Amino acid sequence: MELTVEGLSVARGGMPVLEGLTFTLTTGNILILRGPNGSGKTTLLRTLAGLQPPLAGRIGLPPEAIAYGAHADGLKATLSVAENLTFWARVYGTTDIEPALAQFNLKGLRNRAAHSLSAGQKRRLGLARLLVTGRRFWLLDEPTVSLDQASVGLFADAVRSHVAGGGAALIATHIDLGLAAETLDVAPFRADPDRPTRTPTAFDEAFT
Ligand SMILES: Nc1ncnc2c1ncn2[C@@H]1O[C@H](COP(=O)(O)OP(=O)(O)OP(=O)(O)O)[C@@H](O)[C@H]1O
Repeated sequence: MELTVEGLSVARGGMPVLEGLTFTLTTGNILILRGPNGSGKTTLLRTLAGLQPPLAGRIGLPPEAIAYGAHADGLKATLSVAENLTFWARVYGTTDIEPALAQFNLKGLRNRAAHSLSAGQKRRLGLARLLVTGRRFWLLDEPTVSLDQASVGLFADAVRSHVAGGGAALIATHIDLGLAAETLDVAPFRADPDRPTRTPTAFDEAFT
């Protein structure tokens, strides 16, 4: 299975952000997205995840194959750590949350309400959700924000083992994760900001 992107153009708030992107990500591989602040990495990931339509081009992978890890952790505040994972496991039709708890060192926190976790613990729980999705393609936006060095290591290990098991990962990050990966710098694909699009792409922001 592969994610193929051909001639993709994406917009945010009615303004074109990136144009003419073409790349392929095959299972068993990691692609790191680089680019300065505001260059369009989040906009690209949102588009690939099916949260907004592209301006132009083709995305060759159904959104159902994708697990999207956004900036926000997306936790249910009043549910415990284990209940959060069980909730998402049911949504995605999987059952076993133990590997996800173990991978992100959450076993000792399993009965704690999500709202009572520290920022880094919340982020670990947000990332643990990836493991219960059962989805092959992980699209991750700055996944290591708030993580200490040990937790960054746990995350990198999770990505390595996901990819070794036939998954793939596309990760926007400003730090070196120590992963064997290709890099895609989006900077050369920046669109002309003076050429507004007429496609209404801002309407769906309230729902994502
Ligand atoms: N909600 C929004 N409405 C309108 N424009 C937005 C919105 N969010 C981001 N933008 C603009 O879209 C452009 C691309 O932003 P995007 O978040 O995709 O960049 P990024 O590469 O992910 O940045 P960062 O490294 O800071 O996370 C920027 O010019 C930004 O100001």
